[in-house]
Amino acid sequence: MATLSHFCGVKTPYPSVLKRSVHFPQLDFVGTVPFVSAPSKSVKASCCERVQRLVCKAQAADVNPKETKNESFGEVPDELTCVMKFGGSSVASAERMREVADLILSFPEERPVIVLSAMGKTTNNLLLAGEKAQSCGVSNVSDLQELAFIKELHLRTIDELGVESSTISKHLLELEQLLNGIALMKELTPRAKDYLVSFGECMSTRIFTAYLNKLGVKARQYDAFEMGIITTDDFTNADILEATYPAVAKRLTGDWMSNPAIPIVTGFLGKGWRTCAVTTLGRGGSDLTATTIGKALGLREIQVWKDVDGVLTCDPNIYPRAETVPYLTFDEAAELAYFGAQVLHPQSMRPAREGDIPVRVKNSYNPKAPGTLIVKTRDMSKAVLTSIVLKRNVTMLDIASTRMLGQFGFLAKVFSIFEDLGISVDVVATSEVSISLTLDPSKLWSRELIQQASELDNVVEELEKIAVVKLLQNRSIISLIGNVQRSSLILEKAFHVMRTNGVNVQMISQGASKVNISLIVNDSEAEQCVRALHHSFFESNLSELVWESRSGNGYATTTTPLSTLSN
Ligand SMILES: Nc1ncnc2c1ncn2[C@@H]1O[C@H](COP(=O)(O)OP(=O)(O)O)[C@@H](O)[C@H]1O
Ligand SMILES: N[C@@H](CC(=O)OP(=O)(O)O)C(=O)O
Repeated sequence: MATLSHFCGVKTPYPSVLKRSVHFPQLDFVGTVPFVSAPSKSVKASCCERVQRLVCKAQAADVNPKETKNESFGEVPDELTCVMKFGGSSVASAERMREVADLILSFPEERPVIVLSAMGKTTNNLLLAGEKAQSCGVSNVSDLQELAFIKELHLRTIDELGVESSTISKHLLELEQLLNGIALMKELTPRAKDYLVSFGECMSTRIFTAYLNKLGVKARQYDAFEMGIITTDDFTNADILEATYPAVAKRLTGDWMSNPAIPIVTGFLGKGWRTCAVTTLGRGGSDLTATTIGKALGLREIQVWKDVDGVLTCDPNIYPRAETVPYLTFDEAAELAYFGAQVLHPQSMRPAREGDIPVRVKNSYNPKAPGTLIVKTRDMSKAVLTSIVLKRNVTMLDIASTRMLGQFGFLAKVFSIFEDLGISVDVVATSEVSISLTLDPSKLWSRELIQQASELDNVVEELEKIAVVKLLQNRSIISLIGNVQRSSLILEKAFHVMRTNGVNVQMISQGASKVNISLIVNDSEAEQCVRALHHSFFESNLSELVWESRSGNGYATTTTPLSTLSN
């Protein structure tokens, strides 16, 4: 068996500790690294962080992502069949937790891995509490309304479910201490933010596990950051690293083999590979946790249970007449999520696509509804438009070359400026000497406002060395997700809607993915456009239109003016 120093390529500073094989409970997931059983308190305290860091590296080095899981970790037990992820709205109260438990138990043939988000709006409240603590002063932390709300919600849920309050008492105490620390330091770093919000998922999973156990259903709680979900150290928006898959498979399989119990895993959280600190996967990240576990175990299906009947033809908050989309491909779902549909986390389709594991989006409030099934391929012969997605508050740049560079160098130079400044570009339209593009708002939003403004200034300043630059803010991207083989039809219809309603499209882009056409309009017009487009594409008989246009007869469209469509 290799030692830490083999993995890390360094001589460990704690040889005596390692010889005694220390066991740190919080590092339980590291299976092949030898640890000690009973270190003295002082040794444990002094070396814990350092060893943690080494172990995290060792963990990543220990597993070879190229090896298949069966070669490395033995067979995944047949009994584990699927992942079921329940979002915040599905576990918002004791009543909802009871319904979710009933739902899980109504599939006796399934032995699922359960992934849970924080209860209801807990994540938002934790973030607000952190922001207020930063400015409120230590003596006022216990008066924070958000802290009181979180405590009350969790203690009431515990009480109503009839489980021990000790299940989360340590977490509630530590949460208050943490907020005190933030108030004392007057600082809330992204790292502290991630640690702060982790309390939401840590508590919901503990309560739910205790409840299942009380019902006599054997369940085991897991904190994702201790079971092998290893990420980059990009706090608040971390990426899953490859080493995660074999580590998670090994841990869940091993535990199941030795003592079968339904795993209840915290969504949204991970462990930074360098810092060993708790990270989060970006808002809505529990979807990504679910697909990651699905891929790691090679399960039959990944289910994400929400408060809507599946992926809809548009955001129901914009237009309540949105309908369920029965089937999607991974590509369509990824594009839809990336371009702003809140229903799925932007990165969540990647593991599912890589593992070719179907994803089913279901409604925990209406389990009988068939939901949306997301698979590798589907019959596109009748498909035109699948869904309309809106991304608001986008920054657009029009960049025209001053011809100081040859035309070859221009595009390369523009993109190297973005690369150097670490800014992601979303939608692009180019000619030889000019380029229009939008900047990924989620990447900008994750930074402080002041930092955003100065970053934009930096971009413009750099670009102005080679081009005339126009910075246009408050724009929206409307993405038309569908069968781009029918792009002429989609564009004809979309532009007809826009023209009839007097909306000027400022940029258009059809990406290489072949499932998405993006139109840029003003923020102020965007929601109305989505409603009018929805009406035109989904509420008139488009299949007839396709047929007629293919037979060369043309067609008559009826376009409803924006003003008559309200939400
Ligand atoms: N195209 C869409 N299809 C379905 N839901 C959407 C869409 N766009 C936005 N949403 C919103 O996403 C919500 C579900 O996502 P989310 O709140 O993250 O669920 P959960 O917290 O249960 O995982 C819905 O309540 C709906 O308001
Ligand atoms: N609780 C986290 C993670 C998450 O995935 O939540 P939800 O499943 O409720 O979108 C959030 O609010 O972002």
